[in-house]
Amino acid sequence: MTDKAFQDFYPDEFAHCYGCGRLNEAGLQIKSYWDGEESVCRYTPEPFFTGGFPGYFYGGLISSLIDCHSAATASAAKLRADGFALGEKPLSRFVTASLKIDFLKPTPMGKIIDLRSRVLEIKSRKIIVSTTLSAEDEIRAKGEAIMVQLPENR
Ligand SMILES: CCCCCCCC(=O)SCCNC(=O)CCNC(=O)[C@H](O)C(C)(C)COP(=O)(O)OP(=O)(O)OC[C@H]1O[C@@H](n2cnc3c(N)ncnc32)[C@H](O)[C@@H]1OP(=O)(O)O
Repeated sequence: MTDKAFQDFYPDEFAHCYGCGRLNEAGLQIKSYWDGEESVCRYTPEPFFTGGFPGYFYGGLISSLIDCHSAATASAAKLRADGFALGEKPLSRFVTASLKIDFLKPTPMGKIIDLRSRVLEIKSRKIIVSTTLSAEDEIRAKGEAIMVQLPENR
């Protein structure tokens, strides 16, 4: 067991992503964890991440949160599928090949954002991840991401 997040196990060379890189000081530095078969991430938007009308969260950043949490989930799911626990070996890096977002309801600012992901499919280098983004116990957006594992030489 570890209380470290998936992103804490990215090798340094893959730890600079704006959304999830622990080495990007100006980035969001989101943190993702297992909760049984699901992965979870909690994030509270900074007040300046306002969307098209006051008091609501910017959709582009909603997409970023779903994207980066999905990428981390794919990496952790691959490790788990290969029979390893977090920390037993470095995580492989997955990048986004495709990302579809449905914005279901406006997302309020100043509230904790809950992201929950499930792996729908693992096929060789490709992992499909489904994610919900909730605030105040209501699902505000859903995403489906196709994540592809980078070859070792990239
Ligand atoms: C280096 C660290 C970067 C950190 C990034 C952090 C997370 C991000 O924000 S990623 C940024 C945005 N994403 C990118 O820049 C990725 C750019 N794209 C690429 O590099 C390539 O297209 C890449 C790696 C995704 C796929 O290329 P390649 O390795 O040639 O994959 P390929 O062998 O063709 O396909 C593998 C599987 O993925 C599927 N796939 C690939 N692209 C897509 C797509 N756009 N839509 C649906 N499926 C796709 C293929 O159909 C194939 O599936 P299957 O095995 O079932 O036939």
